[in-house]
Amino acid sequence: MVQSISKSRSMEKKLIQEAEVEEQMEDKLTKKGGDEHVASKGSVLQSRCNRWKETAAILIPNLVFNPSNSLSSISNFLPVRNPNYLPQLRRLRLSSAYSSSITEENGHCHQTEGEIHVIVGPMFAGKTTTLLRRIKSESSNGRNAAVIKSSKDTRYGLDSIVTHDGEKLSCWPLEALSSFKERIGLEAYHKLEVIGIDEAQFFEDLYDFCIKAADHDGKTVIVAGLDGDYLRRSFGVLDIIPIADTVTKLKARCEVCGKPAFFTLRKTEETEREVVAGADVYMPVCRNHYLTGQKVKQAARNVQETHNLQCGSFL
Ligand SMILES: Nc1ncnc2c1ncn2[C@@H]1O[C@H](COP(=O)(O)OP(=O)(O)O)[C@@H](O)[C@H]1O
Ligand SMILES: Cc1cn([C@H]2C[C@H](O)[C@@H](COP(=O)(O)O)O2)c(=O)[nH]c1=O
Repeated sequence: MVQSISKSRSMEKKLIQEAEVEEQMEDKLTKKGGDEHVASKGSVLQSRCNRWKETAAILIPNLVFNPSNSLSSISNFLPVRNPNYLPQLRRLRLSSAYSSSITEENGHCHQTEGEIHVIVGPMFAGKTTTLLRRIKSESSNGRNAAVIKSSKDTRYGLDSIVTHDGEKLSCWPLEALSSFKERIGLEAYHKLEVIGIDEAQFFEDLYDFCIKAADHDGKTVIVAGLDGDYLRRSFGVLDIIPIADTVTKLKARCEVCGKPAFFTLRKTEETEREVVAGADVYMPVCRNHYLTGQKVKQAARNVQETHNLQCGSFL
């Protein structure tokens, strides 16, 4: 065991030395320019890629490699268990000059690794406020950002997200996330670094969109939405938790007692899952007042039914 670790270490060292020599060669080639540069750089990368794969297979026994064997698939390594090998894996990923998550600007390569951040909570918990602030802060840090919201939410006009306090930011109102690329245009999409999604519970293709945007296109995706509906059943956003980097559950203030509120009570009798509305129909409540609220609603229903029955028997 000890022997095999020290063998791995010395191979690892050799591999890094080789990579450094190749990086110097590549720098020289880059200075040449033209077709000669592209062809030579391609063959240097191909041979390096092959050697990475051979050596990695010995060094990291748990590593699984996509057999398609192309230069672009080097980033398809699955995670390894031994954390000592993580720096090595990082180098492997960085060496993939053709991976979709690497962009080249002014001659410099940038690794843009995708991220997914999820903000959930009941209504009035500050989800839109948090999303809006994160997007504004990303923009002021020079990152290219856009916000999408569900076109089902027509409460405050279509082309902006608006918090319950009236704070605003313009956005793309969409029926389905799959139409975003086409709506914004391919060039603009490629330039985007951060994508915010509000009212995410209304998008059926949320999972597919997020996984593609983060894993394949290297975007930072910030998603805000309800985790539960008025009956406290999962409301779609929970599907993306397994693919998220972070999950933040916010709380509101219970409108009955002022304690932290994690649930949304529907005050009206509508039973459809989706009813777009604000404080006229919904209120944030604590567990105790959610249960009381449901009981009060049930009692009111019983009274109504008895009343209807009595009225019916008089006719
Ligand atoms: N019961 C409540 N608890 C907490 N905030 C409330 C409540 N009623 C109204 N608000 C207001 O709503 C704001 C949050 O709005 P918003 O970010 O749009 O929430 P969300 O997107 O989660 O519905 C709070 O800053 C607060 O001023
Ligand atoms: C609980 C619940 C809510 N909705 C709707 C009501 C609003 O239009 C949005 C939530 O907006 P917010 O930004 O979180 O305030 O969702 C619904 O359709 N069904 C429900 O059960």
